[in-house]
Amino acid sequence: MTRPHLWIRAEARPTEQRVPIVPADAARLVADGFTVTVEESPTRIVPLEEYVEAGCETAPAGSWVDAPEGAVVVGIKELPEQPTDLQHTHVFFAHAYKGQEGAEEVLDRFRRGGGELLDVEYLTVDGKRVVAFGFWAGYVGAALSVLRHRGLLDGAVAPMTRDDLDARLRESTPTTPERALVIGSRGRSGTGAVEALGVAGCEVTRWDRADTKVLDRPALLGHDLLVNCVVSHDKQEPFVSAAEVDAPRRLRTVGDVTCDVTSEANLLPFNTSITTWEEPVRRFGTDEHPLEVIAIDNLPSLLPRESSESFSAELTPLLPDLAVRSGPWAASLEWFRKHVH
Ligand SMILES: NC(=O)c1ccc[n+]([C@@H]2O[C@H](COP(=O)([O-])OP(=O)(O)OC[C@H]3O[C@@H](n4cnc5c(N)ncnc54)[C@H](O)[C@@H]3O)[C@@H](O)[C@H]2O)c1
Repeated sequence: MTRPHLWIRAEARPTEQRVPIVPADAARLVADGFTVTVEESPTRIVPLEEYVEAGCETAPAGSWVDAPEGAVVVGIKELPEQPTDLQHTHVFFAHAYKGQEGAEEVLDRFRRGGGELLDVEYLTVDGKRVVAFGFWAGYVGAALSVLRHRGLLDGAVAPMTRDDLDARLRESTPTTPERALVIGSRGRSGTGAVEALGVAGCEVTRWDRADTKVLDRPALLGHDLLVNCVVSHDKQEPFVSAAEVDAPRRLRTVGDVTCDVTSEANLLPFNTSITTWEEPVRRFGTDEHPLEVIAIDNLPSLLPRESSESFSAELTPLLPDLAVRSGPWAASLEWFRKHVH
């Protein structure tokens, strides 16, 4: 069976340490007949030597532009701005199909170069995404919220290991556990949030769709922490209203993993912008009744090793179908064709 040449590129963002295929999976691919080339990278969480030991070839950062015809260039985040014309097949999150800023320019680069985009977000089976970072987004989003609630998060955050994060969560468990609510608890990020809150020793309430049809507002506001992990497309009754932000309530800390901050469907509409690694927390409410929000939109990059391992575990089994663009690859290709012609 034909196996495409996979080319794992260096990420362009200086803060991005994740990698789409980890060495253990690369070794499996090599054993299965793939040629895997891995670019040198100053930021990647995994040293290049581990890929060499796995049987991969290496190449300088950015050399994918000269990769052989037919090579599939695999990455996570956006491509560098050069070259302007893209000739290869690229697998990454391009954020190019929902009218996002810069989307048309990205698609034009493919149009001009004759290349092909197989966007990871659109790899689906029966309409459901098959490769995503949700679990670790929820995990780290909930963990940061607990640390903030416990007065242990001041200032900037940076990539960390799960062991360090878990140690901080365990060491700081109070005698009376905080009451934490996860909404969207059955989803990928909700599952991660519940797990992190468990490690932190919180008393966890889980709500999903059936539990928010009629919103029990006193019950919601009666928690110390809220972690929002829903996927919402339509405008709905907010989880916390503007009036409730300024009123007395037990709820003091919100982790907004969903981060729909500029969307009509924002379920926490009192906050309309993301927070950042440099300034992770924004304060609302009054001095007497503050409500603090963490709404970081690149949470999985804060746990680069765990995120890479789970992403790679989901992506690797799909790669044998890549040569013939079947299964989830066909679904993603359809989106590309719809948008480039
Ligand atoms: N901040 C980040 O870095 C980051 C990273 C990854 C994903 N996300 C975002 O997190 C969100 C969740 O992603 P996911 O992968 O966990 O999605 P998912 O589809 O796995 O889970 C979403 C869950 O929300 C539930 N839900 C939907 N509407 C609800 C409602 N009104 N009330 C209660 N539950 C409801 C669903 O039933 C489902 O269980 C998405 O918006 C995604 O874009 C953010």
